Amino acid sequence: ENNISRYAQEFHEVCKIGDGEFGSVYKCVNRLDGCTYAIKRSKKPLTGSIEEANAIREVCAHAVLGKHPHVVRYYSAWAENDHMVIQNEFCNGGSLADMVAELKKNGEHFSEKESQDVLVQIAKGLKYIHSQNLVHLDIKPGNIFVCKELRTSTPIQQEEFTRFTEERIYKIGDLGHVTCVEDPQVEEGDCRYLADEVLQEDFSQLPKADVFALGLTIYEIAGGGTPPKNGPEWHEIRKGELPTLPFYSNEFNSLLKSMIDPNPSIRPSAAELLQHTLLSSCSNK
Ligand SMILES: Cn1cc(CCO)c2c3c(c(-c4ccccc4Cl)cc21)C(=O)NC3=O
Repeated sequence: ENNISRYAQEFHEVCKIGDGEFGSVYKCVNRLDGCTYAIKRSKKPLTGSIEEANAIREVCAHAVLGKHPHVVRYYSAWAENDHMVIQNEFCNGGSLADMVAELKKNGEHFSEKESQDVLVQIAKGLKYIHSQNLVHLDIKPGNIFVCKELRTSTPIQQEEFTRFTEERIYKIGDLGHVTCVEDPQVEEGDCRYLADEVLQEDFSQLPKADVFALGLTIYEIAGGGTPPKNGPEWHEIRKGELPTLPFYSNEFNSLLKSMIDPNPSIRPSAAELLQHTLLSSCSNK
């Protein structure tokens, strides 16, 4: 194959925004359309390897999932000079994990209202993914990206200046573990958010494993702390034991408990979450 890099030709690399065993993510500006993108470059996986299967799954999932306000948008993917490249929508507000870390520094966490807003937005994204007979399987704060937009609020009376409100839109990203509900090729996601039935290789209700992971994700941003990776606390949670969040309402606490119920059938589906009275006020925005 030719050695000209499409990446170098078509994009101006602004800075690195992520690093991991998966590869590196850069904030880039497309030289032609002037728009900013998040581009992940990773070593081309060995033909026939699990990594290759994941890379193909990721791109196919993005292609199938097309455009949804709560799923990170995909633009293109290509192979070059022994690298895999995927060009996605750039979310300018970091990840939920970054926001939690920032708040934790000042001993703060998301308010109940903010947590409800995240829950509704991500439940909408999950409802869409599940409606396409797909499951994400790696829902966690680090895979939920934030788009911050400044909205001009219509001034009531003609003030001498326009008021701005910052609106946050949350989007599900990193589709590297996505698989179809029918013949699932399950690549387990982060074990801190992993439902026990998936660990036991029961793949009969995978959409409910996404709901489980979303429950622990909201618990974490609400101040519940990072879920354990293993040990007795990990098993406590899988028995449905979740310490009550002191600053949150009883309804919200019991909603989170239902999302992590040991029995996947008891957990609400993404669609049922959006019907929940507690959330209905902000879910039909
Ligand atoms: C580490 N990291 C930081 C960001 C920016 C947040 O302000 C980011 C993004 C993505 C991704 C990403 C995840 C998985 C696969 C491909 C990409 Cl581009 C990773 C990202 C992505 O798809 N869109 C992003 O904004």
